[in-house]
Amino acid sequence: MIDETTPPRVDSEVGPLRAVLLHRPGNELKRLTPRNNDQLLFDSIPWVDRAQEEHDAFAEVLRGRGVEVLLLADALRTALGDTRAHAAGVHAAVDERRLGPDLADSLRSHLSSVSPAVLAEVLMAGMTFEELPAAEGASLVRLMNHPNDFAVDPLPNLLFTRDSSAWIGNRVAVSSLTMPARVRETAVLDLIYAYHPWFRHAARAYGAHSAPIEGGDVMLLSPGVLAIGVGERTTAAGAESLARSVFADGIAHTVLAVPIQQTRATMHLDTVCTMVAADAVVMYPLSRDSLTAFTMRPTDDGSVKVEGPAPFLTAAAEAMGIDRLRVIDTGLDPVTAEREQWDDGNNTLALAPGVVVGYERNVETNARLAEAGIEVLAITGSELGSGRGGPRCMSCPIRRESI
Ligand SMILES: NC(=O)NCCC[C@H](N)C(=O)O
Repeated sequence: MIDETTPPRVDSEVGPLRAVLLHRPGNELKRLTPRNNDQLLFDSIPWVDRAQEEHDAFAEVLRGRGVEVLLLADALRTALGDTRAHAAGVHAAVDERRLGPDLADSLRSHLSSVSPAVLAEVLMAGMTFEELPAAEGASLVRLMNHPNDFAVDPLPNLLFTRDSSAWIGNRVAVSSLTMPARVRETAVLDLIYAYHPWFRHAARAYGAHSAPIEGGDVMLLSPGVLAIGVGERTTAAGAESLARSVFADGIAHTVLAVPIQQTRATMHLDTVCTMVAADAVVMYPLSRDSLTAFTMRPTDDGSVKVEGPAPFLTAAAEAMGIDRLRVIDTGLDPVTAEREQWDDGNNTLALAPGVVVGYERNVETNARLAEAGIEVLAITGSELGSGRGGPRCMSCPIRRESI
């Protein structure tokens, strides 16, 4: 049971984790084929049953450490129990530009009559033309599409709950996602945060989503200090908009914008760096030597002052008010480091200062963390990792204790 009486709040990356939003992979992963996996942002075709087992084990590790786990599908079904949410869910599922007016009308009227559970499944796993309700007459769109084409796209990347929303203090930022395969995730998270009873009173950061930001790029270095990766997913405009929003709400005093390489291997800041203690990160050595940061602070007249760039580690330590940020390197040698960075060795989820969850396959990185006194709770991720995301990507902290 989730304790819904304690309001959400997250001030850091490493404060003891108390509640988290996860998504147990479901039928949306069964939509992946060799023809669509690139477009749907998976590097191979996962074995779905095994991915679910791996995910269940991940959730159990968290529960075993006192973390309440809210599953996205449960939260969505609960939210869709509200008639306004149900109507908004139907609107989010039906894309008239794709279906044309006839098919869009008939799908709208069909979905309006289905249960919250069925609508939730359509929103997550999508629908093929073959699965559309039988309609009288022949729609041109139905005739001209292959039965296995998607009438409603599946959302296999819902698994990566980190990216679609992020809590900053007592506010939630629902992301504006960049890649076409993930854009509709915003509507799903919007429904959950607007209509699930736990979140109904939660204030929003960032407001109506405009310039792209993704939660994998947002890092709460310490209370009031954010780092935002700017690269393949989050744009400079997104970082500036989020900075303005958190300054205006008084939930941060410094935001670092950190340019990262625009490649798939480094799609988010948390693919090269995550925090493992209040003053320590695990970091890809190539990034350690090259990452820089622009520092943004609010001015008295309500605008934003930008300084830099400066080396990331220096700018971060200064903003956090500490002497230095300790760095634990990924891997052992450059080739191992590159392999383990690709396999999300940097993408750890902190359960408390000095306690992280990591993929077991990243043997060298985990050994280095252990040498540095960090406890690594190792999980299997052979199938989960096929979407290119690790424990941090697969979790959206909702409540952490202060450090
Ligand atoms: N924070 C993260 O790095 N998330 C991983 C997202 C993986 C997903 N397949 C994507 O390409 O968006």
